[in-house]
Amino acid sequence: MNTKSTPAAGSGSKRPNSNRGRKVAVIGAGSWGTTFAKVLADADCDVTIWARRPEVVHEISVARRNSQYLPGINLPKGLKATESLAEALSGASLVFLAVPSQTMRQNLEDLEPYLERRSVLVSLVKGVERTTTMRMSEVIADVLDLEPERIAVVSGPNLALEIAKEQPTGAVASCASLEVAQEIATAFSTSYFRGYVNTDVTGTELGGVLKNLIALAIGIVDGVGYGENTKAAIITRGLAEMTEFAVASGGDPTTMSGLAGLGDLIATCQSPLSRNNTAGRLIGQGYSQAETKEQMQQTAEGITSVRPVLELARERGISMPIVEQVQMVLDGRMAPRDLGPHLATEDGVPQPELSLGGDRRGAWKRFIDRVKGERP
Ligand SMILES: NC(=O)C1=CN([C@@H]2O[C@H](COP(=O)(O)OP(=O)(O)OC[C@H]3O[C@@H](n4cnc5c(N)ncnc54)[C@H](O)[C@@H]3O)[C@@H](O)[C@H]2O)C=CC1
Ligand SMILES: O=C(CO)COP(=O)(O)O
Repeated sequence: MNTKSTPAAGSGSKRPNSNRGRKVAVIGAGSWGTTFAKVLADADCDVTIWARRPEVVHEISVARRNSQYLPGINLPKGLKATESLAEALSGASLVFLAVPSQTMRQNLEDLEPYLERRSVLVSLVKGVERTTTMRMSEVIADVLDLEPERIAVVSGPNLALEIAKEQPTGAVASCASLEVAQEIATAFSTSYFRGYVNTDVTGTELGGVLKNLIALAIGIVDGVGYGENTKAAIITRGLAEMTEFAVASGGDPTTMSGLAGLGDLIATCQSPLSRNNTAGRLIGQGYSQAETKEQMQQTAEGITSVRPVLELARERGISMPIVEQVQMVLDGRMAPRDLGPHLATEDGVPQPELSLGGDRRGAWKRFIDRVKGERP
C-alpha cells in the first residue's frame, strides 16, 4: 500500500489552468461546505454548491455571503448556489460532501438519482454514523455501491474560518486510487490551500473522527481551568490512542503523524474556533450536554462519535482511556475535573508509554519517508 503523502500536481498557484472547465459540486452549505466551495472556485473549478434552505441559496447567489456560517467573508463571483440536487450534480465529476454525519445516509439516498455515472464522491465529514458505527466512506459504499476508486476523503488541519480568510494550510486527499487522489488534490489546491495525497482512506478518515474526541477532552480540562501540562499530556496520549485505533482498523500508523492526524489534532485542540473544543469547554464549565448543544447551534461531530468509537474499540480490543473518560463526563458519570491522563490502570501497574507493537522500525521509516514527501 502506498500511503506516502506527496504534494499534488498543480498546487502552489491560486488559479491553476488544469482546473479550467472542471465541474464540481459541494453538497452542504454550512461553514465547511461554503469554505471548501470557495477554495475550489479560487482553484478555478466550475463550482455549484447545494444548500437545503432557499435563503442561504439566495444570499450566496445575490450577496456573495453566507453570513450565518462565515460572517464577513466575501465569496467568489463564479460560485453558483442551488436548492436543486439535479442542477448541482449535472456534469459534476467530483462531488464533495459537507453535511453532518448523521444525515449523510439520507442525503446520499436523495442525490443518488442525479449522480453522473463516473463521478467521484469525496467526504469532507469528520464523524461516524451513530447507528451503524460506519465511517462516511463506508456509508457511501453502503448506499451507492460504488467501487473504491469512486470514493475518497479529504482531511487535515482545516478550521473553516481561517481558510475562508485565506490563511495558508493544507489537506490530504485520500483514495484507493492514487491517480484519483491526485485529481482531487489538484482540484482544491490554491496558493493558500495545498493538497497532498495518500491511499490510506481508513487512516485519513479516522484522523478527522478521532481528533474530535481528544479536542472534547482538551475543551473539558480547559473549562475546568487546568493548564498546559495537562493538555500536552492529553494530546500526546490522545495521539497514541488515535494511532492504536487506526492501526487496529486497518489504517497506516504514519497517517496519524501527518496532516490528517497530528496536524488536525493540533489545530483542533488549540483553537477556540473548533466547535468540539468549544463544546468540551462548556461541559467543563458545568453546562449540561443539552445546554451545550443549545448554545452551539453548529455541528460538533465528536459528541455523537464517542459512543460508536468506543464500541468499535471494544470490538477491536483497544483501550482508549481518554475517550472513555470523555464519554463518562458526557454521561455525568465523571466530574470534568477528574478527566486526565493521570488515572491509574485497574491493576495499578504502570503501562509502557508506547504500546503500538508490531513493525515499529518499519513505521518509523515510513514516517521519515512521509515527512520528506510532505516537504514542499
Ligand atoms: N467547520 C470546519 O471547520 C470543518 C468541518 N468539517 C466537517 O464538515 C462537516 C460539516 O460541518 P460544518 O460545515 O462545519 O457544519 P455546520 O454546522 O457549519 O453546517 C452544517 C450544514 O449542514 C446542514 N444540514 C443540517 N441538516 C441537514 C440535512 N438533513 N441535510 C442536509 N444538510 C443539512 C446545515 O443546514 C448546515 O448548512 C462535519 O462533519 C465537520 O466535522 C471538516 C473540516 C473543517
Ligand atoms: O475539523 C476541523 C478542523 O480541522 C474543525 O473542527 P471542529 O469541527 O471542532 O470545529
